[in-house]
Amino acid sequence: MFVEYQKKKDYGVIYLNRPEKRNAISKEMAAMLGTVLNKAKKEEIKFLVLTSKDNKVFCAGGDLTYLHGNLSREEAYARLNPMKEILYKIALFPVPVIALLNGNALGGGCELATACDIRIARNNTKFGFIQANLGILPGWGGGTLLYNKVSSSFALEWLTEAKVLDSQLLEKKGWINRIVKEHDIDDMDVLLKDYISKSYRQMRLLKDQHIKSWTNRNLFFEMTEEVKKTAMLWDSEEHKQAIEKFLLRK
Ligand SMILES: CCCC(=O)SCCNC(=O)CCNC(=O)[C@H](O)C(C)(C)COP(=O)(O)OP(=O)(O)OC[C@H]1O[C@@H](n2cnc3c(N)ncnc32)[C@H](O)[C@@H]1OP(=O)(O)O
Repeated sequence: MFVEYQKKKDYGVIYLNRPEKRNAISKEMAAMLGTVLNKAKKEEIKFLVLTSKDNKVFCAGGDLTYLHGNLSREEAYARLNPMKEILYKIALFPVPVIALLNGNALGGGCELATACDIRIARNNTKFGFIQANLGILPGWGGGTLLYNKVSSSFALEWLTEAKVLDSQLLEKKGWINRIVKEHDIDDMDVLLKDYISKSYRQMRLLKDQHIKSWTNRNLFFEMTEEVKKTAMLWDSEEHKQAIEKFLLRK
């Protein structure tokens, strides 16, 4: 299974489990994410963790063999939009969602992490909103979400420069909440003890307050606009060339 869900005593964990493709999100994985999120939502969990099953890569973004460069704008929209729905579900999940970033993330992988409420990263990890280097923009709604998570000027800088940044810098910028040592990341009960010690009701109320704090009031609409704008860039020459370069690199 490319996506697994485990219910622990107090919390749920979603594992991305496609290490051979660096957890690149395929059509099937997007559907599986939807299924496990619906399942987790029905359970009395204090929080939800999203992480990678292995400790190498958190997520390499959209699967470029599915999101390839020869799609029309309409096809690109249809293939991008399901992940926007997933990111929106995560953002509005009734209790906090914690991204346990036990590996690097690129492109849509950073969008997925941004949809979560809290990001805890393993030491020496790197993250890149690199979409602008591929001739597109974030296309799952993660660019819109980024503006709710960090300063507006840093969001614009990161999205425009499209650099891969290290976790230390991203902690200073507020995108990463906490950095943990490599050997500490696996023990979730210890790592997340300050969340486990609170009640289910407290966690629901805290998440509700968090959602109300967002400056972006029209989230669903603006995330959808982002998908449309990225779909419009899909057939650009810059994008076609960037995808071809990756797919033919070996
Ligand atoms: C709106 C969504 C926008 C997006 O997300 S666009 C996608 C942005 N992501 C990227 O451009 C990342 C592309 N991947 C990479 O740069 C590298 O694979 C990465 C993550 C640094 C890992 O490097 P390495 O550890 O050296 O592994 P590798 O390159 O040999 O890859 C191992 C296998 O995984 C595959 N893979 C990695 N990222 C993928 C992706 N995004 N889509 C589809 N397949 C992907 C890669 O093709 C390779 O497969 P295979 O072994 O050749 O069959």
